[in-house]
Amino acid sequence: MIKVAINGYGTIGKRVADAVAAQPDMEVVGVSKTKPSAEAYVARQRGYPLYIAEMSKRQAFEDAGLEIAGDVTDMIKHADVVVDATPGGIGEKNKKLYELYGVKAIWQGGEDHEVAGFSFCSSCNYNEAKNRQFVRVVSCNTTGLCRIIHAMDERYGVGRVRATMVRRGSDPGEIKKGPVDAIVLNPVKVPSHHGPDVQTVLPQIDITTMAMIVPTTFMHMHALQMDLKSDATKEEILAIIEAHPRMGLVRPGTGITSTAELREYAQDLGRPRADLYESAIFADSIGLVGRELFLFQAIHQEADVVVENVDAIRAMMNAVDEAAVSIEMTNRALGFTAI
Ligand SMILES: NC(=O)C1=CN([C@@H]2O[C@H](COP(=O)(O)OP(=O)(O)OC[C@H]3O[C@@H](n4cnc5c(N)ncnc54)[C@H](O)[C@@H]3O)[C@@H](O)[C@H]2O)C=CC1
Ligand SMILES: O=C(OP(=O)(O)O)[C@H](O)COP(=O)(O)O
Repeated sequence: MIKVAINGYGTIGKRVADAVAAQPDMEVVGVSKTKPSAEAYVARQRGYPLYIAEMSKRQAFEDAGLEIAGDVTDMIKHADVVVDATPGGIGEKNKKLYELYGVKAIWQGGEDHEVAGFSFCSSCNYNEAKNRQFVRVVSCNTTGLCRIIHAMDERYGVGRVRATMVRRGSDPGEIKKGPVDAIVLNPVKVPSHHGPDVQTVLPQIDITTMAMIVPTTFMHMHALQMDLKSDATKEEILAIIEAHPRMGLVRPGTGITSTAELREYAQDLGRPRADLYESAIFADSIGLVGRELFLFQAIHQEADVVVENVDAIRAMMNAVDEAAVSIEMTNRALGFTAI
């Protein structure tokens, strides 16, 4: 069994913990929190040993009736791999600790590429992650971009890519972030970080991205354009997406034209926390003008990177040789097939 610790049990960390616990070849050896919270009670209910970032907070946890197994240093001593899901910028500060104890570590998209020197997307560069000590799973939006661009590049070759990301303002449980009544250009300047970030995984792709933030909480929406290098048909592209384990089609028959209806659909499908691990590509939006491909895809920010973390663990441990096999194991353990 691969022993996995989750440093930072928040939006991403709690999902990664549950996804790891569901795998037949992995176990959760601990999760960490900075202060008592609802999530800490959930960790206890799930049976995950709870560690704390600072021992000075021990009393606060004990007062809340939360038993502590030790501090983060104690936790990583039990782990083969640490998934660092602390807020962007904090993870980098933990690197020294991982180096000191010689433990493997995975960072999230809120950190810069340089923290690990290698950025990961399961269906693009699984083999290159093998045996690495440090890997960074790219952000939710970048993961969504990499999946579709790589699939099109493998089949047709991809020239120029242009994409606009309409991003959710905050996660559903976050009360401190906005906007409440604005469309925020984030950033105003072109490109947004997503294009250069895609190039950390797919360096050959000529991509420029723009991004804004809107007052919603569930999912980002991408308007994507790419030049294919050979002729394609809509039917072929639909078939490629349908066969992909991490991309799904929003079919016209569902009548779904929005993120709100997608959330309802995910809930009705019985997905835990309404999580859509796959990119949701609107079948009707797929259009070709000559060799120029257009589409809309919705990306569930809290979920798509979760399954990528699980595959990254297997690659770094060299536990499963082929990406397709790890992806299938991850998906099966979570009981999901793409919509
Ligand atoms: N929320 C999202 O939509 C996505 C987030 N990411 C990335 O994932 C990372 C984590 O983001 P979220 O889960 O949203 O953050 P979050 O704020 O929901 O969770 C972070 C957790 O880390 C804990 N924490 C803070 N400082 C810590 C420390 N020094 N030691 C241990 N734990 C500490 C916090 O208590 C919290 O439980 C960031 O890099 C972010 O950019 C990536 C894709 C999507
Ligand atoms: O990684 C994300 O988005 P991003 O790909 O736009 O950076 C997540 O949605 C987290 O974004 P946040 O930094 O707005 O919380």
